[in-house]
Amino acid sequence: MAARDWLTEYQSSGYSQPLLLLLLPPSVLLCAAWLYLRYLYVDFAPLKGIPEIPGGSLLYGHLKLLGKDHATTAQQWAEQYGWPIFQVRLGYRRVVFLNGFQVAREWLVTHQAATIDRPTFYTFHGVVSKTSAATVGTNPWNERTKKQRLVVGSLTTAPAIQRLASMIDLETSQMVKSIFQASKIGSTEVMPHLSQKRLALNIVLMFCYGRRFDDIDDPLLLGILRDASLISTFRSTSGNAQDYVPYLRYLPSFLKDKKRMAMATEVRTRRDKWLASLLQEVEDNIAVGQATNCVAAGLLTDTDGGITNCKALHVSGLGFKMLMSSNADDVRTILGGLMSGGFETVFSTTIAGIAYLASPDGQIAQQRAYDDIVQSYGSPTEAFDRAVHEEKSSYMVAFVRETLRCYPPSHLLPPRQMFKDCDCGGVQVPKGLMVLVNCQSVNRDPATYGPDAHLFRPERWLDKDTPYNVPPPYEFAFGAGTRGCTAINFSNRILYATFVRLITTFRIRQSEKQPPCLHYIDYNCDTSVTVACPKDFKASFQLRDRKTFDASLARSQEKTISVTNGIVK
Ligand code: HEM
Repeated sequence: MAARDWLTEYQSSGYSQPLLLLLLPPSVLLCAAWLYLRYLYVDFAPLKGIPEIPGGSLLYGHLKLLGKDHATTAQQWAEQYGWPIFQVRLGYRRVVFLNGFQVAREWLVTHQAATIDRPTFYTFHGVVSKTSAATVGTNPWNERTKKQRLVVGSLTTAPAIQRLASMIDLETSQMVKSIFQASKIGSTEVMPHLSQKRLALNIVLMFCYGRRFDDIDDPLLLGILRDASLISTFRSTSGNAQDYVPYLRYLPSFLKDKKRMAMATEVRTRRDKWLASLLQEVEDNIAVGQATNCVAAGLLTDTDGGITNCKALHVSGLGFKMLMSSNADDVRTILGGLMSGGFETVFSTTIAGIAYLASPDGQIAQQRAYDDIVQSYGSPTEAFDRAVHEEKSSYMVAFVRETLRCYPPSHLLPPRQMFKDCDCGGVQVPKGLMVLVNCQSVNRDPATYGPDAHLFRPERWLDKDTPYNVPPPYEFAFGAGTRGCTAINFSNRILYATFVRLITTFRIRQSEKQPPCLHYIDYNCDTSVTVACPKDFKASFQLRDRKTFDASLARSQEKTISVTNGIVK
């Protein structure tokens, strides 16, 4: 029966009024919902002057279109439309995506005072970090964040990291030694991941709590590593739809991802426990007069030990008194943030660098690096020793930068939020708007790096006659501007020393059966987490020269004899 016939028959039957009355409330509700989603739901109206990616839905915006790997989809959109900057909607939040080097530099460096804030999120701030510290790159711009930046910044200035050299010395020589032992004097292929994880975690632990793990299988070490990876998933933009679509939080419990919310609470409880026990250890040490030279001791004591000796803090004019006004929350936030910010990023970069070195192309890089290192320091033993103090090999400096450019730990940088209204390149950008920097695409921008932007080529940083003279920050792995990473010098030194010591000690070759993946997206075993975790691979680590190795280790051991398990005597 045709619809019109049915309607006529229905009207003549006298039932039309009750039906209309029945349909009216849902229609009004639907209309109201549509009007709400269309005009009131989103935090900001579309920004004039920045193109918007088409196809977003009313409720989810572009969240579903971005899929599991936001950095890669955004990079594809930028290329497809030719837009280095565009806007999208993640549920109720309007977001500006920066995908090109120049535009990222303009927003993060030129307008650094305006882009200094960070958004807070329901899952991460409301559940995972409710009772303890948030992690690095997640705090809004406030007094606590300023303190955290002050502490880390003053402890990791170029002169201050000289004080940390013995720590880097100890951990990088232990790392080389553990690879040598695992490779059974070069006869067995090794998966270098665990040795790099321990290196990164121990350095950050020593820095924060004056504590290290000797045993690579220590249950606390493995627990911290596991929790940190899990926490990383709760910070990601792609795995937490309830952050952007608030209604998902109020779904009846049988529709909610109950397992994941339970996981968030569990990991929070576990993390609170190990953060508290690490801090307790420092307090106990202080109580028996064994204050360690670490951030925690500095925050907890006002004696002459620890951070009070840090001249940079006094020079800064804020002095120790200001730090002592830190309450327990500040101490936890500072330390919890540092722990996660430091170790995942360092681990991700060293593994990506080793993967490249082990590859067939990496053989040429290893030879160039070795020659330049020996020429710069005079001998491999001297290089092994001095690498923790001074970065003399320009090839290795270039290698570290190129590794960070091609394999940045955070493919999508921790989100920013506008701290105040700003005119960014002629566009009026309001306070409170969320901004995402797509480091994966910024760092491969051919307009900045040239047509070979996709190639791993450390030489690009040494070439004086290139038409592509890249200005600071050179690449965006550390972010940029006032809210960029506070530990750039420190991190660069760790990476430099790690690679110099590996190259002067071993010839590294990939396994035939389990070679590394070098593809800039596929090398990452989970693109939905915030910090890339390079996939497993194996390599052989052939000792270059036994005598040099023994002499280098002996020298390092002698110098780090005072750096025992936690107590820097
Ligand atoms: C390869 C090593 C590292 C990389 C690639 C890295 C990267 C980053 C990035 C991308 C940010 C956010 C920057 C932005 O929004 O512009 C950041 C912030 C930060 N990082 Fe690092 N980081 C590294 C190592 C470390 C280490 C070793 C520490 C300390 C032990 C550290 C402490 C911090 C702190 C305190 C912040 C400031 C966060 C804020 O103000 O919100 N980072 N880092």
